Parts: sequence; structure tokens; C-alpha cells
Amino acid sequence: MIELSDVRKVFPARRGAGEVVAVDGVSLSVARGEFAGVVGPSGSGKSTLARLVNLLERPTSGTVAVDGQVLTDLDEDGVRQARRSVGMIFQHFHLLDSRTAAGNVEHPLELAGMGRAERRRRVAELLDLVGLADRHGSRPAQLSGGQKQRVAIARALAARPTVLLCDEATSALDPASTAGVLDLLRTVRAELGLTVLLITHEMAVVKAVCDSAVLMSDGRVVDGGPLAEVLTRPDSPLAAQLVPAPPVDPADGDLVAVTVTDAAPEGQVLRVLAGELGLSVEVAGGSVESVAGHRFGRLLLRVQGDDGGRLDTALARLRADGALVERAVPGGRRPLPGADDEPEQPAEPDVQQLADAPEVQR
Ligand SMILES: Nc1ncnc2c1ncn2[C@@H]1O[C@H](COP(=O)(O)OP(=O)(O)OP(=O)(O)O)[C@@H](O)[C@H]1O
Repeated sequence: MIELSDVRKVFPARRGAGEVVAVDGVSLSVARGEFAGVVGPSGSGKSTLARLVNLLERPTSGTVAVDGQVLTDLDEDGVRQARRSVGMIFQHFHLLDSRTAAGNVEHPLELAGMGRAERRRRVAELLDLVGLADRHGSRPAQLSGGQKQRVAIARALAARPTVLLCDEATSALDPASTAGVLDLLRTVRAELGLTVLLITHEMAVVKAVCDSAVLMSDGRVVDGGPLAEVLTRPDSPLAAQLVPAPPVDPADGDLVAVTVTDAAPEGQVLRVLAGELGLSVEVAGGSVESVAGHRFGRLLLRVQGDDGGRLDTALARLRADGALVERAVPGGRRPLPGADDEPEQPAEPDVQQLADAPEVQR
């Protein structure tokens, strides 16, 4: 398990005077066996956060503990020892070009002083685990990107770590190789009971493998939690990143934004608007998908035939019944009748705010 408590990392600026606060008071707990994602825009501190977990970077302040051992209390020797329980893989694999696949996996075992016969046995076992038993003699240049990452995973697992850090591990891979590597990570997590912290800018990766995720911005964690819980909060910026709101085109006429959750399915909205009111309703955009075993989506409905304000009344009633619906207008939400009379109601998702949520970029 990983526990960061109020961790801060300040670097001297690379250019000129001053300093950069890369990680700014982050507390994070990842349970044993959990697959946790870290997302956020470029420069938000994701990679630094990963490097703080195995103390490749020492925090300026705060504590880092792995499996109950407080790494920040250890001296350099202690950290070197403890680092064996934390494997790491990177976007560009970091393999030794001069060595074969087997030689790369063997390298950390040599450094750890393991005997030759035992090393050979362990390397064969690891290459088998990652599905590359037949490529043990291939050099990195003879392997595809996906195969190189498999070798890197085997190498990271050589010292039997309990935690695996993945820093943009699939970002240099094509979709098929990404799927293969994610499958492998899922398998090794299940078979070895690993705790995985996965840094990525790819929301599809988070949705495919993570149990939980945090969203970073300017060195801070601004949102996060188990995905199943995050997705029950339609106003969550992380949920908006996972399933973005479709763009609103005012030329489309009456548009209704529906946030779909397990507790607020879209069927009730469609029944009222199309069935009860007899309005013409079609889907103008959006999607509904399964994330971490839960339905979640954002739909934009184009509604025609509202000649007497029946739509607003119906939306207010649907909202009172728990549906997550509102008028979708560019530049902000149009208040529904009565909305201002109910200050005690929890804030509703603001469609434009969700659409404007910071894009994850690289
Ligand atoms: N060694 C360093 N020296 C100075 N500044 C650094 C150093 N490492 C990171 N930074 C700065 O800290 C901030 C966070 O960087 P970091 O690489 O952790 O972000 P990131 O979210 O991983 O970004 P990206 O997705 O682009 O890799 C950035 O402003 C970066 O320039």
C-alpha cells in the first residue's frame, strides 16, 4: 500500500531564478491490491508524484510510506533497499539496447547479487509471465513497442515488488499494444496482488483498468476517489474528464443535457419528454458507457415541439424526482423555474462548466 501525507516537492527553476512547486501538499492513500490512476494536464505534477513514491525524488516536506514503512525516515542505504519493493515502468521503456530481453530482465537480479542459476530460472519465469518466453534472445531493436514494455514489466517485477509505478506506460503504444499491456498489468495485479499507481493522460486507460483515480492540477489533488463513487458525482471535474460533455450548438434549438448514472438512468427522462409530453426527442450527442462496472454518460437531447413552456416544467419535475437534467446552452446554464427558490438543493452540474473543464493535454 502507498501512503503520502501532505507531500510537497519544490524544485529550483530550470531556467532563471526562483522555484517550481511541482507537488503542493498531496495526501494520497492507495490500498494494497488497488489499481489507482493519476491524471491531470501536462505539468500538473503527475510524474513527480510517481517519483516521490519510490523516493527517486525526496520530498521537500511530508511523508511517504510503502507497505507501512516510512521511506522518508530512511537513510540512502535504507531507501535503496526499500526501493526493491517498488517497481517502475516508463513511457520509453528505458531498456539497455546492448542486452537481450533476458539480459534486461536479468540486470536487476545481477545488481541484487543473485546467483547465476537462480537468475536464469527467475528470468525464464518472468518472460513466461509476460508472454515473451520465445523472445528471450531478442534485442530491444528487434521488438515491437508493446513487447519492449512487456520486457520492462518483467524487469520491474524481477525483485518481487509489492508496488508497481507506471509512468505513461502506454502513451507510446498503438491501441492494440496498449490493450495488451493493460491486460498484462491487470493479470499481474491479480496474480501477484500488486498495488499499482498509474500515471496517464489517457482517460480510456483509467476507465479500462483503474479502481480509483485522482485529478491533479498545479501540483494539487483537486478531485478523486473510487471511480464508482466519482461517477455518482456528476459535477465532479474528474468525471467530466472521464466522460466529457458533448459540445452544445445553439443552432440546434432546444437542447437538454442529461447526466446518466446508475441512480439516474436516462429512460425516465425519455419517457416523460417523448412519451408523456409527446415531444420529438433525438440524441444530438454524447455517450453512455460502463466505467468500473457502472453506467455513466452525458447525453445531449434535441427536443422539438415545445410550444408552451412545457419542457421547462417537465425538466423541473424530473429534477425534483432525481433526474440529472437541465437546459444545455452555450456559455452557461439557463435557470429552471423555481431553481432559485431551493438554495438547500445540492449544486447541479453546470453543463458549460463541465465542457470547459481543463483538457488533458500532452
Ligand atoms: N527536476 C526538475 N527541476 C525543475 N522543475 C521540474 C523538475 N521536474 C519537474 N519540474 C517541474 O515541475 C512541474 C511538474 O512536472 P511533472 O513532470 O511532474 O508534471 P506532469 O504532470 O508529469 O507533466 P507531463 O504530463 O508533461 O509529464 C513542471 O512545472 C515541471 O517543469
